[in-house]
Amino acid sequence: MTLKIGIIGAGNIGTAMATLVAQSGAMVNVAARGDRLAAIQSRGTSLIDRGSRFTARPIAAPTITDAMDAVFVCVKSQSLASAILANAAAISQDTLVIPMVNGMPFWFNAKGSDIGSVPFLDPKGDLAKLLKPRQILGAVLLMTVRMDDESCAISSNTPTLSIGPIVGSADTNRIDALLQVLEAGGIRTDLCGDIRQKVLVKLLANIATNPLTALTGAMLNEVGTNPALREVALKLADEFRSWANGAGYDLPSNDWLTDLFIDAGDFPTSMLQDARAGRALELDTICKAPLEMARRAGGDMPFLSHLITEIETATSLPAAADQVPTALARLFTLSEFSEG
Ligand SMILES: NC(=O)C1=CN([C@@H]2O[C@H](COP(=O)(O)OP(=O)(O)OC[C@H]3O[C@@H](n4cnc5c(N)ncnc54)[C@H](OP(=O)(O)O)[C@@H]3O)[C@@H](O)[C@H]2O)C=CC1
Ligand SMILES: CC(C)(CO)C(=O)C(=O)O
Repeated sequence: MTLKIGIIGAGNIGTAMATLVAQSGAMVNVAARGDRLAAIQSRGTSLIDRGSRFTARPIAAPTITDAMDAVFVCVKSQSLASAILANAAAISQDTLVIPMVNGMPFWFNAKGSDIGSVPFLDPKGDLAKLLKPRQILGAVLLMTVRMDDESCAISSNTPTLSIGPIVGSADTNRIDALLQVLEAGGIRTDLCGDIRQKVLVKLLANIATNPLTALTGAMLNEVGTNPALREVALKLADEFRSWANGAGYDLPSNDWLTDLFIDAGDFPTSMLQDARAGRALELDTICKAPLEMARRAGGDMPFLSHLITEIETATSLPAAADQVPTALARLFTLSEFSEG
């Protein structure tokens, strides 16, 4: 049976996912808007993956109006609820919904049929009303991808996706069928029994790099090689790891992180891409939700807290090159002050 796969949002990740999933022969429907919608309708989508070009001709429209077997939601976290609501017709009770957003997921505290709540996320309860925990799959995508033009994404690493049910009552037959589609599309996918652990490992990398690069304009490899940036990144990682350990998760070491940054090369994180384009930053999911969760557990993340303040009070993002050393120095002074 040909699966119907929806992709909501045709930015970096959505364009790459639509192109790859279509290679499997699945019927792909993309919800896109503006110039991007027009470009996909006229040229289809493409992905240049380390020199090889893949193309696809998905159905593209402002919203998906038929119920899909699975829907990947590839928007920034602040657009997650509005994008899902706009595409509610694509989501039946059985549709698998896979939010591809970075950061702390809104479903992190789901148990049984209760989706739970996470500070700052889904404040109006829209997602809780529309989605049942059994139909949500958590996802962690390791892929460094950016747009070449309105309909073509460029990626510099093998896309590796981890997906997993967030509660015990998920539909395993549907998940197996989806896995086959993803593998056939060339997306190396693993099905995780504990997707929360994977989410937190990715969040470790995001907390350590995304806000810092949005402030300083640094590329991922610079975070690994520049001593001052590396020190801040690893302090951010230490703070987050300490909360995660207390919550029962074992996150990888700083050596692993440093290698990851260096191996990623000359790549602007998704938050730096947003800062450069003057778009809203994913501060709620990547920074504020984890910070508040740490505080509610009786801890704190002073570096992260001061970094959020630096970002929210910066006159421009990324900050001008001559402002960066001052901002970093202030971060250390404030953090040492608040720790001591
Ligand atoms: N880029 C990367 O390498 C990585 C990104 N991620 C994460 O993946 C998620 C997606 O990121 P990315 O693809 O980079 O983001 P982009 O900003 O490139 O793409 C998001 C797209 O969604 C569109 N969109 C938003 N709302 C709607 C809607 N209601 N209907 C249709 N389209 C909509 C946006 O349109 P418009 O421009 O009109 O707002 C935009 O084209 C983020 O959480 C990011 O942090 C994860 C791993 C790596
Ligand atoms: C590439 C990576 C892992 C950086 O932390 C990412 O997820 C992003 O850019 O948001």
